Amino acid sequence: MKQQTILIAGLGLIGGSIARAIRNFSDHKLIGFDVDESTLKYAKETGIISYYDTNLQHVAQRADIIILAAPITETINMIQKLDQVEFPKQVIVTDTASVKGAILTAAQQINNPNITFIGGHPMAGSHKRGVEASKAHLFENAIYVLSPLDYEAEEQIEVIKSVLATTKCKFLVLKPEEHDEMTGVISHFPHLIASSLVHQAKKWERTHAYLPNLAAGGFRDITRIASSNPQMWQDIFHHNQSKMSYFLEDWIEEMSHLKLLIETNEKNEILNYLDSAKKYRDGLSKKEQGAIPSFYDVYVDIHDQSGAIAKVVQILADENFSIKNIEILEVREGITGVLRLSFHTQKEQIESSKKLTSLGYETMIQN
Ligand SMILES: NC(=O)c1ccc[n+]([C@@H]2O[C@H](COP(=O)([O-])OP(=O)(O)OC[C@H]3O[C@@H](n4cnc5c(N)ncnc54)[C@H](O)[C@@H]3O)[C@@H](O)[C@H]2O)c1
Ligand SMILES: O=C(O)C(=O)C[C@]1(C(=O)O)C=C[C@@H](O)C=C1
Repeated sequence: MKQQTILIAGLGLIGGSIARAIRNFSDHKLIGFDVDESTLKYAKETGIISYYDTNLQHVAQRADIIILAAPITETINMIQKLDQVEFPKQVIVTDTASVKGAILTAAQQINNPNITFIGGHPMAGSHKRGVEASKAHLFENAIYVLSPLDYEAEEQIEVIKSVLATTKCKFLVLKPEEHDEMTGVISHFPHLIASSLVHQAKKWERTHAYLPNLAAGGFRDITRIASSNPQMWQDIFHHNQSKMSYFLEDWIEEMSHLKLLIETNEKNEILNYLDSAKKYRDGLSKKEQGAIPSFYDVYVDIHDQSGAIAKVVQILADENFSIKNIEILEVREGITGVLRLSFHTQKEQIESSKKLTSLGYETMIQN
């Protein structure tokens, strides 16, 4: 494909990560727009983009492809603004918003004959925000949903795929309705629950002031996403409101069932409930093509001594194991902590665990 001029409008975590991947793995020219000038300056100074403008309509006229990566409400505003632009040529516009129904509804109103709109949503992210948190490899192996406005725009869909393939993502084409239902279940609703669990802990802290000190791995794992950007999540809930309301009703019904099991102390039924959840959860991480990237975790007990973590990492690096993620789950003064090492393949998981065990480390494997 010939060199394209790609405008990233919204150079935060997601826009910045896409820009970094395109910059690292193609010859395309990257230009930027953002309402925050310090973000634009940072992106220019660090070489993520080669040019920027603080006027969307001006800078859009230079582009062949426009990637909108701002909050959902702002993305809708930008679609409306782009509709007014006199483009000197045909442009492809895509977005990254976490909800697709509202975006495609806005795209349907486009009258500008020079715009082909293809909705997009990379299914990976972080609880961090802003260009400084962006990473070229953020979407590696992640599902990247495309929701084209016009399925017959095959040539433009291929162009977008080819540009975004620099992120090393896996594409999945979905209708906005099915996207919003699926991400509602697997991404948006869990966020609501994570926030509500934090609220419950906060409420009970009034009774037990020492309670936060008991928050160990489990609470931290299940509530990590509650530390994400509140504005972004409010925007997501607002635009996926009807689905969220439906899932809440569904959840309340599920909780009533669970309440009954607990109140009647149905041991076998509770065991079955937990067991079938475990089986389904364990199966999710084995599905290579699933929406959840497959990670194979090894838990290593480490002692709280300086250099202990670096030593484990060095042992695995010497054996050429490629660690995809490292997390320190608990390190408290003077006692054993746990290191979670994530690998992309089961082979690496098993072999790295064997290597560490042979050197006297206590390890545990979990998928
Ligand atoms: N964070 C995630 O995990 C994640 C994952 C996938 C998709 N998304 C979606 O991607 C989009 C961006 O999210 P993010 O996490 O990168 O947020 P972010 O806060 O890191 O970045 C958003 C950027 O958009 C800019 N911006 C705000 N209003 C703007 C406007 N009117 N015009 C131009 N720029 C504007 C901000 O200055 C910021 O640089 C959102 O629509 C979000 O739903 C987020
Ligand atoms: O990794 C995280 O912290 C995320 O929450 C990322 C996550 C998700 O997995 O739910 C959140 C919102 C996006 O639209 C896509 C991905």
